[in-house]
Amino acid sequence: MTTDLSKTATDLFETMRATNPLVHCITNFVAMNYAANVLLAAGASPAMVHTPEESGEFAAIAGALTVNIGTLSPHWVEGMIAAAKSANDASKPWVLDPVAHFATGYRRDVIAKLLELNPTVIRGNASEIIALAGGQSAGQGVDSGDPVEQAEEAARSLATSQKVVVAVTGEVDFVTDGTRSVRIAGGSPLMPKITAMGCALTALVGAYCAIARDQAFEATVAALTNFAVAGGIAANSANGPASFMTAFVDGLHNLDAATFHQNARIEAL
Ligand SMILES: Nc1ncnc2c1ncn2[C@@H]1O[C@H](COP(=O)(O)OP(=O)(O)O)[C@@H](O)[C@H]1O
Ligand SMILES: Cc1ncsc1CCOP(=O)(O)O
Ligand SMILES: [Mg+2]
Repeated sequence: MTTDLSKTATDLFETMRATNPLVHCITNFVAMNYAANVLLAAGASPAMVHTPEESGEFAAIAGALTVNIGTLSPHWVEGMIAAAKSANDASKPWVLDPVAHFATGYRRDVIAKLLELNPTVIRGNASEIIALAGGQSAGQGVDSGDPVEQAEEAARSLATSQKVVVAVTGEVDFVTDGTRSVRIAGGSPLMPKITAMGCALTALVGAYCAIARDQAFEATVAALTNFAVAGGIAANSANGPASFMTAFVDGLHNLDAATFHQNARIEAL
């Protein structure tokens, strides 16, 4: 199954560059620019559109929607809800990034409303996923305080109860749809040192879901593998977080299918 998943991921990698999917991103102020550049480098077409006056209309014309709760305010939340409802009505996939959802009462209320709108995929760090499944996490703000392994059961139970694909990212990523599960190795320890790296990955999960509408699990595995391979390559030339940021965007831009497939480290469980 691992071989099949690597092959499917590589095929989706090639489809991405051939189709340039439009991805509607409602994301935070910190991540907006980097996430857009990551999507462009990976072969997708980002559009950061958040106001409720147009977010519903835009979600229906995009290939996928991503919703990231990093920097919340009431008007933005209205736009998120309108967009998610519209994506559902248009049968478009949408990806939720529950940034620090556990940190305040306001965030807990907002994430509960968004979960009721049935995201296709949830992508978060280990602390966010543990907390989302009702567990006690060691998360501090937006940063994870838990290892991915400790979030695997939480991810499985969330995937099963919410009928959603759950991606837990960290040193070795974990993806499950409640039935199938994989681990994905690669990337670099520099990646969590760069703010919005996870937010950018959520946007890329949306891009892959846009080109693989009925294969959210495989699309998520492909997106995380894309990051893992490009991150490993960028680490070879970076000498710190700042140079990694640019090396990573270049790595995504210059990656070819043969290198992608050769460096994919997907383990089916
Ligand atoms: N220690 C690590 N080694 C390799 N890759 C990592 C490490 N920590 C995080 N990553 C990668 O960094 C990206 C962002 O993940 P993460 O930092 O978990 O998200 P967030 O920024 O939302 O907390 C993912 O591609 C993940 O695989
Ligand atoms: C620092 C910060 N504050 C609100 S959102 C954000 C960025 C979080 O990005 P990521 O979850 O990718 O680390
Ligand atoms: Mg995050």
